[in-house]
Amino acid sequence: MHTQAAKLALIEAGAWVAQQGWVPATGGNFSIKTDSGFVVTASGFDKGKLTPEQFLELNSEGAIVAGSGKPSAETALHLKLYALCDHAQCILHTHSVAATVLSRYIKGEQLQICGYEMQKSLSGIQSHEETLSIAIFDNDQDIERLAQYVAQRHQTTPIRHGVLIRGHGLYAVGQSVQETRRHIEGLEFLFACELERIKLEGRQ
Ligand SMILES: CSC[C@@H](O)[C@@H](O)C(=O)COP(=O)(O)O
Ligand SMILES: [Zn+2]
Repeated sequence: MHTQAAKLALIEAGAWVAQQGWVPATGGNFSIKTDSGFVVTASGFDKGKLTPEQFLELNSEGAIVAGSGKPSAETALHLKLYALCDHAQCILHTHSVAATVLSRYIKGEQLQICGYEMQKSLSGIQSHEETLSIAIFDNDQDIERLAQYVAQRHQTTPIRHGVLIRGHGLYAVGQSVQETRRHIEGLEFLFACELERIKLEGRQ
């Protein structure tokens, strides 16, 4: 994708996730693969009201080649996810209440979801009877170290649709902006259902 088109697609995605309430304050960050490398959001802005100036352009090694300000504090995690997932073309990171609370409530290394028709909104899932697994990582302010943990786990449990960071949020991955947006929407629906179910049934 061309750099300018990439920025516009991320601005539109940001307005949409903000409307859903999934990037409060300055939370969240977005990136996309371009013809020459990557575009990533600059740090510290309202991701629902991005402008073309609030992005940095990176080359394929992740070095800044254009733009001003600081790249997202979590750029290293975006770059690691692109390196690990051949299919990743767009990564959208959000801070929804459901992703934040559910990732804290589940103590293990993954959230497993089964029994919902909406699972089929995620690429490759054909039935509500398949078990969807989303890896959960403990939050860490050292993003390089967090990225290393993600890489380690990916060796045994490959990342397909995204990962959860405990008490922090979701990193959704897709083959296009549209697919990543669909993955966020499907996953957020499933997270909300699981929270409701746990409240009613009181168990995982
Ligand atoms: C409320 S700020 C949250 C940040 O610490 C971070 O997690 C985040 O998502 C946004 O960081 P940013 O550096 O703007 O990309
Ligand atoms: Zn964040």
